[in-house]
Amino acid sequence: MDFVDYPDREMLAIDVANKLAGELRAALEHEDRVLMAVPGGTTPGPIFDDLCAADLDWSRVDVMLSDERWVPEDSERSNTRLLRQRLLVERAAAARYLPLYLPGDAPEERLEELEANITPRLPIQVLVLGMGADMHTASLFPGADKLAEALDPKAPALMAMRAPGAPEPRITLTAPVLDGAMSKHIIIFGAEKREALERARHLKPSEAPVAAVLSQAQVHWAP
Ligand SMILES: O=C1O[C@H](COP(=O)(O)O)[C@@H](O)[C@H](O)[C@H]1O
Repeated sequence: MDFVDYPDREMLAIDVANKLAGELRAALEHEDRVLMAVPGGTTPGPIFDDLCAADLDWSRVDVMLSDERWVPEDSERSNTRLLRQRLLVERAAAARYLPLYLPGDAPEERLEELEANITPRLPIQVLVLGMGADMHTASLFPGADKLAEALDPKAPALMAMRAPGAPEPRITLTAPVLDGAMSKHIIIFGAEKREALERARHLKPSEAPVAAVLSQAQVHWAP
């Protein structure tokens, strides 16, 4: 794991957006299409604000979330909503979005369809993840009902997940798919998450799910 320390969140956003754009451009030089997966939540918005204006061939980029909350797109809790408002705009509006939510009462109802759309596009070339102070990443939460299955090297690409720390059902990319990404960036803000990440380095993924994706990841931190 490589740790990059920034003086503030704005500097982090500019630098990470530049790095992601560079990685996408480089991958587009030898691939017809490139897959980038990004997190939802409160952290990535400023990176999206910079990345959406990057000068690259977005029409050959597929964008998906690392995980989604099972709520309609117009909900304040929807990660898709964040993506549509702050990443899939300006130049990046030309990207193709691969959804992790379709209308339905529970993720299990639409899981097969969603997975059929994602699996042929794997592996992920460029991955960005967030992390909660509880050491969850994507929707791999400590104590989640299917965490052990999602950490299994033979896990399917996508799984439904429910966890005490998550107010709604989730759908998430599983550990082998996340860990298998060609380039991995983890974005964290604040002292509490920095301490949590330090703890996670010495714990098993079953206790600290983010530990499943730390190898060869670049962690970007700002106060
Ligand atoms: O619920 C989620 O949480 C994590 C971390 O979110 P943050 O608000 O603490 O940045 C996020 O990475 C994930 O995509 C999201 O669904």
